[in-house]
Amino acid sequence: MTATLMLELRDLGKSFELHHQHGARLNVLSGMNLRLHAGECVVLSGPSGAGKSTLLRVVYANYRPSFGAVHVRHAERWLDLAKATPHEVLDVRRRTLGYVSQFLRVIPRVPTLDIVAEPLLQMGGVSLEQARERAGNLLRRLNVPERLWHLPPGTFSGGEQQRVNIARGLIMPRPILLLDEPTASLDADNRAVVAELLSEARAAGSAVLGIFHDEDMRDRVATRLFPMQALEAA
Ligand SMILES: Nc1ncnc2c1ncn2[C@@H]1O[C@H](COP(=O)(O)OP(=O)(O)OP(=O)(O)O)[C@@H](O)[C@H]1O
Repeated sequence: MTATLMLELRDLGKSFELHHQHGARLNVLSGMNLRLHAGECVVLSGPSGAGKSTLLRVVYANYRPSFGAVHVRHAERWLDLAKATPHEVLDVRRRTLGYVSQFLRVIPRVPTLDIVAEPLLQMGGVSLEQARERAGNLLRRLNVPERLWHLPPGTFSGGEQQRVNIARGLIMPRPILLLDEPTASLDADNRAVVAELLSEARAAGSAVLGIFHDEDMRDRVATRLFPMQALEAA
Protein backbone atom coordinates (compact mmCIF):
# COMPACT_ATOMS: atom_id res chain seq x y z
CA MET A 1 0.00 0.00 0.00
CA THR A 2 1.36 3.47 -0.87
CA ALA A 3 1.62 5.84 2.10
CA THR A 4 -0.54 8.97 1.97
CA LEU A 5 1.18 12.14 0.80
CA MET A 6 0.82 14.74 3.59
CA LEU A 7 3.07 17.65 2.58
CA GLU A 8 4.45 18.78 -0.76
CA LEU A 9 6.84 21.69 -1.26
CA ARG A 10 7.01 22.83 -4.87
CA ASP A 11 9.69 25.09 -6.28
CA LEU A 12 10.00 26.77 -2.93
CA GLY A 13 12.13 29.89 -2.55
CA LYS A 14 12.82 32.21 0.37
CA SER A 15 14.96 35.31 0.47
CA PHE A 16 15.30 37.93 3.18
CA GLU A 17 15.68 41.63 2.61
CA LEU A 18 18.55 42.94 4.73
CA HIS A 19 17.34 46.40 5.74
CA HIS A 20 20.59 47.32 7.48
CA GLN A 21 22.52 46.54 4.27
CA HIS A 22 20.75 48.96 1.91
CA GLY A 23 18.07 46.43 0.99
CA ALA A 24 20.47 43.68 -0.21
CA ARG A 25 18.75 40.28 -0.47
CA LEU A 26 19.92 37.05 1.08
CA ASN A 27 18.73 33.99 -0.84
CA VAL A 28 18.28 31.14 1.62
CA LEU A 29 16.05 28.64 -0.22
CA SER A 30 15.66 28.22 -3.95
CA GLY A 31 13.80 25.76 -6.20
CA MET A 32 13.15 23.31 -3.37
CA ASN A 33 10.94 20.28 -3.91
CA LEU A 34 10.07 17.88 -1.12
CA ARG A 35 7.35 15.28 -0.58
CA LEU A 36 6.55 13.93 2.88
CA HIS A 37 4.35 10.87 3.45
CA ALA A 38 2.48 9.52 6.46
CA GLY A 39 4.72 7.33 8.60
CA GLU A 40 8.07 8.68 7.43
CA CYS A 41 10.59 10.87 9.22
CA VAL A 42 12.61 13.09 6.91
CA VAL A 43 15.57 14.77 8.60
CA LEU A 44 17.01 17.96 7.07
CA SER A 45 20.79 17.80 6.98
CA GLY A 46 23.46 20.25 5.87
CA PRO A 47 25.87 22.84 7.25
CA SER A 48 24.96 25.67 9.61
CA GLY A 49 23.27 28.42 7.60
CA ALA A 50 21.90 26.04 4.93
CA GLY A 51 18.37 27.18 5.74
CA LYS A 52 17.04 24.19 7.70
CA SER A 53 15.25 26.23 10.38
CA THR A 54 14.05 28.71 7.75
CA LEU A 55 12.46 25.83 5.84
CA LEU A 56 10.60 24.61 8.92
CA ARG A 57 9.42 28.17 9.64
CA VAL A 58 8.13 28.49 6.08
CA VAL A 59 6.24 25.19 6.42
CA TYR A 60 4.78 26.33 9.76
CA ALA A 61 3.78 29.60 8.02
CA ASN A 62 5.86 31.78 10.32
CA TYR A 63 7.53 33.02 7.13
CA ARG A 64 5.75 33.43 3.82
CA PRO A 65 7.79 31.93 0.96
CA SER A 66 9.10 34.30 -1.72
CA PHE A 67 8.21 31.73 -4.41
CA GLY A 68 6.50 28.39 -4.72
CA ALA A 69 3.90 26.42 -2.81
CA VAL A 70 3.53 24.66 0.55
CA HIS A 71 0.74 22.14 -0.01
CA VAL A 72 -0.60 20.58 3.18
CA ARG A 73 -3.22 17.84 3.41
CA HIS A 74 -5.65 19.38 5.88
CA ALA A 75 -9.02 17.92 6.85
CA GLU A 76 -9.08 15.71 3.71
CA ARG A 77 -8.31 18.53 1.29
CA TRP A 78 -5.20 20.30 0.01
CA LEU A 79 -4.34 23.81 1.10
CA ASP A 80 -1.43 25.98 -0.07
CA LEU A 81 -0.08 27.67 3.06
CA ALA A 82 1.73 30.22 0.88
CA LYS A 83 -1.69 31.60 0.00
CA ALA A 84 -3.67 30.73 3.14
CA THR A 85 -5.49 33.32 5.23
CA PRO A 86 -4.42 33.83 8.90
CA HIS A 87 -7.61 32.04 9.95
CA GLU A 88 -6.74 29.00 7.77
CA VAL A 89 -3.18 28.96 9.12
CA LEU A 90 -4.48 28.85 12.71
CA ASP A 91 -6.86 26.01 11.86
CA VAL A 92 -4.03 24.04 10.19
CA ARG A 93 -1.87 24.55 13.30
CA ARG A 94 -4.67 23.47 15.61
CA ARG A 95 -5.55 20.26 13.78
CA THR A 96 -2.83 19.23 11.34
CA LEU A 97 0.58 20.76 11.93
CA GLY A 98 2.55 20.46 15.19
CA TYR A 99 5.81 22.32 15.77
CA VAL A 100 8.29 21.52 18.53
CA SER A 101 11.38 23.70 18.92
CA GLN A 102 14.02 23.47 21.62
CA PHE A 103 12.44 26.32 23.57
CA LEU A 104 9.39 26.18 25.80
CA ARG A 105 7.18 29.26 25.70
CA VAL A 106 6.41 29.54 29.39
CA ILE A 107 2.99 30.78 30.38
CA PRO A 108 3.31 32.47 33.79
CA ARG A 109 1.54 30.78 36.73
CA VAL A 110 0.23 27.83 34.68
CA PRO A 111 1.39 24.50 36.16
CA THR A 112 3.39 22.09 34.01
CA LEU A 113 0.63 19.48 33.88
CA ASP A 114 -1.82 21.97 32.37
CA ILE A 115 0.73 23.39 29.92
CA VAL A 116 1.20 19.87 28.57
CA ALA A 117 -2.54 19.03 28.61
CA GLU A 118 -3.63 22.26 26.88
CA PRO A 119 -3.36 21.27 23.17
CA LEU A 120 -5.45 18.15 23.84
CA LEU A 121 -8.12 20.15 25.66
CA GLN A 122 -8.23 22.72 22.86
CA MET A 123 -8.99 19.94 20.39
CA GLY A 124 -12.00 18.97 22.48
CA GLY A 125 -13.52 15.52 23.01
CA VAL A 126 -11.59 14.76 26.23
CA SER A 127 -12.25 15.74 29.83
CA LEU A 128 -9.80 17.74 31.94
CA GLU A 129 -9.02 14.57 33.95
CA GLN A 130 -8.32 12.53 30.80
CA ALA A 131 -6.08 15.27 29.37
CA ARG A 132 -4.16 15.57 32.68
CA GLU A 133 -3.76 11.80 32.89
CA ARG A 134 -2.31 11.68 29.38
CA ALA A 135 -0.03 14.62 30.23
CA GLY A 136 1.15 12.83 33.39
CA ASN A 137 1.91 9.65 31.44
CA LEU A 138 4.05 11.55 28.98
CA LEU A 139 5.87 13.52 31.69
CA ARG A 140 6.56 10.27 33.55
CA ARG A 141 7.98 8.64 30.42
CA LEU A 142 10.15 11.69 29.86
CA ASN A 143 11.47 11.45 33.43
CA VAL A 144 10.06 14.78 34.63
CA PRO A 145 9.73 14.21 38.41
CA GLU A 146 6.15 14.24 39.70
CA ARG A 147 6.99 16.89 42.32
CA LEU A 148 7.42 19.37 39.42
CA TRP A 149 4.10 18.71 37.68
CA HIS A 150 2.17 21.24 39.75
CA LEU A 151 4.72 24.03 39.39
CA PRO A 152 5.03 26.44 36.45
CA PRO A 153 8.16 25.44 34.48
CA GLY A 154 9.75 28.95 34.48
CA THR A 155 12.45 27.93 36.98
CA PHE A 156 13.09 24.43 35.58
CA SER A 157 16.46 23.45 34.12
CA GLY A 158 16.96 23.73 30.35
CA GLY A 159 16.60 19.97 29.90
CA GLU A 160 13.47 19.81 32.09
CA GLN A 161 11.84 22.63 30.10
CA GLN A 162 12.74 20.89 26.87
CA ARG A 163 11.06 17.68 28.03
CA VAL A 164 7.93 19.61 29.07
CA ASN A 165 7.96 21.17 25.60
CA ILE A 166 8.25 17.77 23.91
CA ALA A 167 5.39 16.37 26.02
CA ARG A 168 3.23 19.36 25.01
CA GLY A 169 4.22 18.95 21.36
CA LEU A 170 3.48 15.23 21.26
CA ILE A 171 0.37 14.96 23.43
CA MET A 172 -1.93 15.35 20.43
CA PRO A 173 -1.61 12.95 17.54
CA ARG A 174 -0.62 15.27 14.67
CA PRO A 175 -0.83 14.35 11.00
CA ILE A 176 2.36 16.39 10.41
CA LEU A 177 5.03 17.09 13.02
CA LEU A 178 7.82 19.65 12.57
CA LEU A 179 10.77 19.31 14.94
CA ASP A 180 13.53 21.93 15.24
CA GLU A 181 16.21 20.28 17.36
CA PRO A 182 13.82 19.27 20.13
CA THR A 183 16.47 17.12 21.85
CA ALA A 184 19.35 19.66 21.76
CA SER A 185 20.21 19.51 25.49
CA LEU A 186 18.83 16.13 26.52
CA ASP A 187 20.90 13.29 27.95
CA ALA A 188 21.18 9.91 26.20
CA ASP A 189 18.37 8.26 28.21
CA ASN A 190 15.89 11.02 27.43
CA ARG A 191 16.92 11.15 23.78
CA ALA A 192 16.11 7.45 23.62
CA VAL A 193 12.63 8.13 25.07
CA VAL A 194 12.04 10.84 22.44
CA ALA A 195 13.15 8.46 19.67
CA GLU A 196 10.63 5.92 21.00
CA LEU A 197 7.82 8.51 21.15
CA LEU A 198 8.56 9.58 17.57
CA SER A 199 8.48 6.04 16.34
CA GLU A 200 5.08 5.58 18.05
CA ALA A 201 3.83 8.79 16.40
CA ARG A 202 4.99 7.50 12.99
CA ALA A 203 3.37 4.12 13.58
CA ALA A 204 0.13 6.01 14.31
CA GLY A 205 0.47 7.72 10.91
CA SER A 206 2.27 11.01 11.63
CA ALA A 207 4.57 12.40 8.97
CA VAL A 208 7.66 13.90 10.62
CA LEU A 209 10.02 16.58 9.25
CA GLY A 210 12.85 17.53 11.55
CA ILE A 211 16.30 18.83 12.34
CA PHE A 212 18.58 16.79 14.62
CA HIS A 213 22.20 17.86 14.92
CA ASP A 214 23.05 14.87 17.05
CA GLU A 215 24.17 12.15 14.61
CA ASP A 216 23.11 9.28 16.84
CA MET A 217 19.60 10.73 17.15
CA ARG A 218 19.45 11.37 13.40
CA ASP A 219 20.39 7.75 12.63
CA ARG A 220 17.81 6.52 15.10
CA VAL A 221 14.82 8.52 13.89
CA ALA A 222 15.38 9.29 10.19
CA THR A 223 13.76 7.15 7.53
CA ARG A 224 15.37 9.46 4.95
CA LEU A 225 17.80 12.40 4.95
CA PHE A 226 17.14 15.54 2.93
CA PRO A 227 20.49 17.24 2.23
CA MET A 228 20.58 21.04 1.99
CA GLN A 229 23.33 23.43 0.88
CA ALA A 230 23.91 27.08 1.75
CA LEU A 231 23.21 29.36 -1.24
CA GLU A 232 25.39 32.32 -2.14
CA ALA A 233 24.19 35.77 -1.10
CA ALA A 234 22.61 37.51 -4.12
N1 LIG B 1 14.54 36.61 9.65
C1 LIG B 1 15.71 36.58 9.00
N2 LIG B 1 16.22 37.70 8.44
C2 LIG B 1 17.40 37.68 7.78
N3 LIG B 1 18.16 36.57 7.62
C3 LIG B 1 17.70 35.43 8.16
C4 LIG B 1 16.47 35.36 8.87
N4 LIG B 1 16.28 34.08 9.30
C5 LIG B 1 17.35 33.38 8.85
N5 LIG B 1 18.20 34.19 8.17
C6 LIG B 1 19.47 33.79 7.53
O1 LIG B 1 19.20 32.65 6.74
C7 LIG B 1 20.31 31.76 6.75
C8 LIG B 1 19.82 30.37 7.12
O2 LIG B 1 19.48 30.35 8.51
P1 LIG B 1 18.84 29.07 9.20
O3 LIG B 1 18.68 29.38 10.65
O4 LIG B 1 17.65 28.65 8.43
O5 LIG B 1 20.01 28.00 8.98
P2 LIG B 1 20.18 26.54 9.59
O6 LIG B 1 20.56 25.63 8.46
O7 LIG B 1 18.98 26.16 10.38
O8 LIG B 1 21.44 26.78 10.53
P3 LIG B 1 21.87 26.09 11.95
O9 LIG B 1 22.21 24.65 11.61
O10 LIG B 1 23.08 26.88 12.34
O11 LIG B 1 20.72 26.24 12.90
C9 LIG B 1 21.33 32.34 7.71
O12 LIG B 1 22.33 32.99 6.95
C10 LIG B 1 20.52 33.33 8.54
O13 LIG B 1 21.31 34.40 8.96
